[in-house]
Amino acid sequence: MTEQAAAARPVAVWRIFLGWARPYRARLALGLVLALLSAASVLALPLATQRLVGQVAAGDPALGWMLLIGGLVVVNVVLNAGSWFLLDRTGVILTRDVRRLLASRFVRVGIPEFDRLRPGDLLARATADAASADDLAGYVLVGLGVHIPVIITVIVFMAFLDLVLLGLMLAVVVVAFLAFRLVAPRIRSASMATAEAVGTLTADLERALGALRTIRAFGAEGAEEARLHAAAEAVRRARTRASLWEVVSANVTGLTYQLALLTVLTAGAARVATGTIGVGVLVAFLLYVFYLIGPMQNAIQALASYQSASAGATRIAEALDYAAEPGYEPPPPQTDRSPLSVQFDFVHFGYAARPVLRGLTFTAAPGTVTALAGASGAGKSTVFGLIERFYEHEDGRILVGGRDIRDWPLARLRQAIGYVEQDAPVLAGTIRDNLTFAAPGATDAELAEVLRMARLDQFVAGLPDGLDTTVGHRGGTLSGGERQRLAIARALLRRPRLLLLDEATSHLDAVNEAALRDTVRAIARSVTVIVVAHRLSTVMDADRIVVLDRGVARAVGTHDELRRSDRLYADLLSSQLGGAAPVAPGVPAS
Ligand SMILES: Nc1ncnc2c1ncn2[C@@H]1O[C@H](COP(=O)(O)OP(=O)(O)OP(=O)(O)O)[C@@H](O)[C@H]1O
Repeated sequence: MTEQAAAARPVAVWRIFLGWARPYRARLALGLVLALLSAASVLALPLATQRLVGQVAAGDPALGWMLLIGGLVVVNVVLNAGSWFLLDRTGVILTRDVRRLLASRFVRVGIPEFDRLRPGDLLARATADAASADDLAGYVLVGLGVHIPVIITVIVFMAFLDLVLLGLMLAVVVVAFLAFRLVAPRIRSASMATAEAVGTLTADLERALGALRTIRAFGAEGAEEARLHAAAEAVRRARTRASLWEVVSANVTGLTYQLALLTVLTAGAARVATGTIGVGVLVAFLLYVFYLIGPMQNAIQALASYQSASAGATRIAEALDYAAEPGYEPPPPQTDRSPLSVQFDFVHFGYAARPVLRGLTFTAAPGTVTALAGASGAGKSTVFGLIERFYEHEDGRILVGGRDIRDWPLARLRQAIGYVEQDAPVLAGTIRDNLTFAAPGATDAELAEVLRMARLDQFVAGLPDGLDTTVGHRGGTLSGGERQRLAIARALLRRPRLLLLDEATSHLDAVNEAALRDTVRAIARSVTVIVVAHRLSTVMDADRIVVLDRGVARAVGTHDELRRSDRLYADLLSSQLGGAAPVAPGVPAS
């Protein structure tokens, strides 16, 4: 959402906040009532003081009034502390809830939506922006919910004391309020710009820290540093603009205070001199001016805080609107373990209208190994993205286990699939965490079994902390091959019915590659395996190889068949293994 859109929708911001606050409305209401009672106890003070002054002036005993005033002060402090604590605590709880809502949305956001987002900006929304819930519950709610009623009450009391003094004072206050109305939108748009700039800074930090080794290797520290410095400068600029307008607003309030006091003092003294009002009335009126100024400053401050909190709330609301995947009920445990077939029938798909698959057709029979081959960018990984339903195909049909992929409950579909991504992502944490995050109930015996299958058992046995060894950010302390084998072990732990390996062997040495090929062969008896491999050496013994070219399957067959009959396959083979492969005359050219 743009700054302007945010600025245009203050009512929407309140609606958002009240939605978050709904479960805590009793607490918030109690906090407000305590704050109101505390304010009321203060308001009684000038009247009591007026009486006390009267008693003392008349030489009458004043102990009762003194005790009453002391009591009111104590009551005020206790009520004030109670409401402060309650509202603060509720603000902290609300912030937690908002962070939870965001976290839930972020882990379920649709992959096409996620492709266009910047993870760092999401971090800023869940940290800095989420704190706006606290501000709205604290400053803003008290500022508006308590101070405005107090201001109205004080004005009513003042009206009883002297209407002329009140009229003069209100004239000053109205001018101040009109001035604030000019400043408020500027605070709001500067706050929105600050929040956006913090989002960009966090995104840039995430980008740099996520690729620190590459940055060092390419000597790009200077360029990245400049980018981060510029992002920090953009935050400074936006924040300075916001704080400038906040200062203007605070000083308008301060000036109003001085002017109001001077006006009341001067006009009040004149009215006392002419005998229109008594000294007691002037003293009481002046005390009310003092009591009015605090709430007025707070109310104006609250309006200013509201402007910045609404920027945060708007960004949170925007994030909560990111398209999520459809309802994701955790599925019951999988009982059917039979291998699943996969069938693509004239499947069309493109990213943002850029066609990638243009009528792809192939079949992977249950319990077989099917390899996808083809040049870089041919759409091999995209096939996996469609089987996992990260993206929806546009035309044609995809059947998994004979059932249209769109008829599968999403969670059940994914439960049946083991997926090893191209970059074999490993999460920060221990080896055990990485294995069990998708299979929390797995026993040590099951872990040992999948580690053995992925040829990682000896490596883990040699680590000082074994399964409990930490692997660093994105598994940075592991080798590429170890990361891939860990990802394979993790996929196997789910006991999938369909295993998708995206270039899963590209980082392995010859010995481990051969060993893993045997493992894949062995598990393919009970699991359907589809493997994407650039290195054709890893898929030579696949049951079927599908050669992808410009979005279609140009040829399907075994290694021996394709080697002889398909020019593109033969070209790929010769470029990888060296030496031209024999191709029968008359086969289609690549
Ligand atoms: N998330 C995405 N958004 C937009 N375009 C994408 C996205 N992912 C891939 N592409 C594009 O789609 C095409 C196919 O990509 P894909 O990753 O499926 O190819 P591939 O055959 O697996 O390539 P490689 O063997 O190099 O991994 C490429 O041109 C790529 O640039």
